[in-house]
Amino acid sequence: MPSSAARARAFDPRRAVLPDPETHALFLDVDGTLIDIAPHPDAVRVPPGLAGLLGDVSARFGGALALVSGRTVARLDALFAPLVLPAAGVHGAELRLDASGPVASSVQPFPERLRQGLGELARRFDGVFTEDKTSAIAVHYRAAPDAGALLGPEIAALVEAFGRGYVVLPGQMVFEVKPALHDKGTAVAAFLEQPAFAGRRPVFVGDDVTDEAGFAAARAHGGAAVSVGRRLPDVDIVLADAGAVRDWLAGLAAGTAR
Ligand SMILES: O=P(O)(O)OC[C@H]1O[C@H](O[C@H]2O[C@H](CO)[C@@H](O)[C@H](O)[C@H]2O)[C@H](O)[C@@H](O)[C@@H]1O
Repeated sequence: MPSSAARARAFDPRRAVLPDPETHALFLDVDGTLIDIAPHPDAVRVPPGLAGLLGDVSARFGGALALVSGRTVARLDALFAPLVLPAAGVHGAELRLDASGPVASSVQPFPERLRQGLGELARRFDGVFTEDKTSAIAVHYRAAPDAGALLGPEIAALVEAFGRGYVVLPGQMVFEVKPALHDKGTAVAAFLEQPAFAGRRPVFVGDDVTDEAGFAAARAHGGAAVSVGRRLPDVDIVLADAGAVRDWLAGLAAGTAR
């Protein structure tokens, strides 16, 4: 736990990229933030040494580091194996609050009627495909960028016709249809009640509209928001790209970024 003197130190957004390991908690988005964007979700490459680096930073922050992603926790584990971290998957629908604990999902399986509708819609466009994450479905159009303008309203209409409990979240060349109840902000709030995270100032790092709920939660808890690649609304600091995030983490692990 942070000392009371350290906790009382005023938070300075200019230092947001240099968080004190004793008083801060880190929440890291994955695609576009820790790893570079690839043409297909299965084509991403985790740079050599990144998993070890995350483990080192986590240890330095007393375990107060979590991955907060739109991917499933199982997929995150596969990407960063053998590292296992506290993690939120599918935009907060899956939660592993403690690295040694189970993955909890309070969400029902995705409604079949909506799944079928999204599948049929995706098949109408060359290069568009669905990614089934059990509790959410992502409709990817990176290989068919022009399809986005048509897909967006059609997906919104399908979700509205379904009528309850689901929302469309636009992301990086993707429309995510997910339960309305959870987002990256609810995930941050849940982590901040855990012993490893409680009393710390959260710093949320992300690159996308889907991270904005995480930014808002971090700021609402007295912390900071860091966007990657572009300035998203209400962030304190912008880092240039995922490479800059990895450099920043290396500084935190080495203890030179204080
Ligand atoms: O919340 P994140 O960790 O940033 O995950 C967001 C989504 O990432 C993946 O899709 C995105 O990255 C792919 C690989 O770079 C890219 O091909 C795709 O266009 C992006 O949308 C993942 O497939 C989704 O499930 C995540 O929700």
